Amino acid sequence: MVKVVVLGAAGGIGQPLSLLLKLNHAITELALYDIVNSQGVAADLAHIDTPAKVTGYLPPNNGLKLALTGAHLILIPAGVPRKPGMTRDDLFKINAGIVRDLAASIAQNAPKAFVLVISNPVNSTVPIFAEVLKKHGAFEPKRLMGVTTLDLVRASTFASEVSGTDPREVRVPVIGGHSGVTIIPLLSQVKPSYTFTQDQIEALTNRIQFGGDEVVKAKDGSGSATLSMAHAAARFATRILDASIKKVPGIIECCYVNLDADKECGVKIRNTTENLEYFSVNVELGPEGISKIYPIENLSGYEEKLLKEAIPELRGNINKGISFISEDSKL
Ligand SMILES: NC(=O)C1=CN([C@@H]2O[C@H](COP(=O)(O)OP(=O)(O)OC[C@H]3O[C@@H](n4cnc5c(N)ncnc54)[C@H](O)[C@@H]3O)[C@@H](O)[C@H]2O)C=CC1
Ligand SMILES: O=C([O-])CC(=O)C(=O)O
Repeated sequence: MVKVVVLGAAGGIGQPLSLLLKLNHAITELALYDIVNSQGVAADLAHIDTPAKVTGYLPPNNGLKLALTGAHLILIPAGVPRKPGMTRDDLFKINAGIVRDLAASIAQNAPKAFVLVISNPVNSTVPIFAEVLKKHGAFEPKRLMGVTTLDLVRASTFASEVSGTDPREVRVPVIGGHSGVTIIPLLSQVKPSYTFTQDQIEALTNRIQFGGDEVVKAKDGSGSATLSMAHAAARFATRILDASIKKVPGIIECCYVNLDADKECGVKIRNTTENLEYFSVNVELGPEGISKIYPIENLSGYEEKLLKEAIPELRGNINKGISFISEDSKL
């Protein structure tokens, strides 16, 4: 049995993400939870002729608990998206409380599940998740990941447009966090190898860092990236299932993690990031989640400068998430 749960399943990301998960034959049960319309989405998807049994849950009658019980993997796109003129941090006011409550329920009902956090601001919502799980004695850094896959997907697409390479073959590591200047594409490490000019590097870096804004602006008040995000999250979920269920070795992905997931390498990274506790890095996925964190090395001078610029904002975002829980008298 492989049960996958989507929290926020009726939303702009939740619906196409649930569709893509329904098409994944490794999943035998798909539980869709939302505060509205999850049962309609579930009824619709349940007619698709693939193995996963789909069930929709709403808050009444212990819906969240029932959705979570027995979960192998939980994806969380619950929360409000940006409108033009907003930063991801502007979403904190509403989304922090949403993810706090979902984290508490996960700690109680599915403490061993892999948890993939999509809700923004990811730089803060992952620390919120970790702090709540810690309070319940259910924090395992190897199993908690902030989803930054969309940054990698964008980097492949935009870099391939410049290099003329098939986007499916282009891989650019993207480290740091998931907002503006905290997003650090390592274009000097693009594979297959390609030498961009400095002008191309600067233009590509800016486009990858602010790719989310491009979509928010184009959608003109009706939300942010949903379809490309659903693709990115489904891709990451597939990688987790390949590593944990199919035991495929050597799967490497970038995601936003607590650096204690691999203490030895985590300490080295903390030395280069002025002691940040969370960072998006290349990790190897194994049956238990993150089996290894890869060091940050061979940065170009320009990438070193980007790293320096990212640290203060990322530190502020992390501390904001941690304080939200430490100052919360409800917990
Ligand atoms: N990590 C990333 O790369 C990306 C993250 N996002 C973020 O994902 C989040 C969702 O975006 P969209 O799907 O476009 O928004 P949306 O508003 O279309 O959908 C959000 C869904 O969450 C549900 N929801 C609200 N409170 C809930 C709760 N307590 N429990 C369960 N469900 C709840 C809503 O009913 C709604 O169906 C936003 O915070 C957005 O910023 C968006 C794109 C990329
Ligand atoms: O820009 C946003 O608000 C949504 C997001 O995280 C992205 O598209 O990368």
